[in-house]
Amino acid sequence: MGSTRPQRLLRAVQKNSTRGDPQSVISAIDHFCRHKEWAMNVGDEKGSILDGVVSEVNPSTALELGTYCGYSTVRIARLLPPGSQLITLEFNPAYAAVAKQVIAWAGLQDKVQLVEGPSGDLIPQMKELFGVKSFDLVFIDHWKDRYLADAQLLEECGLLRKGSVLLADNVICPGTPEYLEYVRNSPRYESRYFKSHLEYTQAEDGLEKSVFLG
Ligand SMILES: O=c1[nH]cnc2c(O)c(F)c(-c3ccc(F)cc3)cc12
Ligand SMILES: [Mg+2]
Repeated sequence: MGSTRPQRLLRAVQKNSTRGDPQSVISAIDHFCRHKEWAMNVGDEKGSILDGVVSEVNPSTALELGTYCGYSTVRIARLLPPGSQLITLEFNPAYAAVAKQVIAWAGLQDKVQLVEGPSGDLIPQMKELFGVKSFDLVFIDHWKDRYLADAQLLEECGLLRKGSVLLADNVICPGTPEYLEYVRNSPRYESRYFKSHLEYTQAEDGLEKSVFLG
């Protein structure tokens, strides 16, 4: 049985970064994806925009939809204040298994709850599973066809409060037209586009930051 790309990414992390040093884990993944094998991490350019939003929001409770190998999980968790929590949902068990090890290697396992399963089923359980009142920040980076449904589900479950921030990856490539149309035209959101590039390429992509107005 040959290795998978996530497994090769994990091996590159263990070989080329320092255990307990999140920045070295981020650099090792970016190097692997730029010079060895492209992978669908948010990447360094959009990652810097993500860092800025995380620092600005300074969330006590954050949610990530789509963990993949844990790259953005590490980017977010490394910036969280003590006592705060990041919950990350991943549908694919093979991705979740690798992400768990990447997050542990970075030394951030105490700040992160990784939950395997479909976001549509898990979001309604957030209050009972983790005692979440509402999310200060949600990073949406899973499957483009779930962005709109999951944003509306978060609203319906009372998991957003006045000022909650949604930050969505890939709004241009692969693209999430329905989601964009919703957050840009709904009176319940103040939305702004951060133009950037598809990770590790020169293609256009960007992040959409949408503040829930309550
Ligand atoms: O499915 C995805 N989930 C989350 N993030 C993604 C991403 O950042 C991508 F670039 C891409 C992507 C994949 C292939 C391409 F040719 C372009 C973008 C996909 C995802
Ligand atoms: Mg993405």
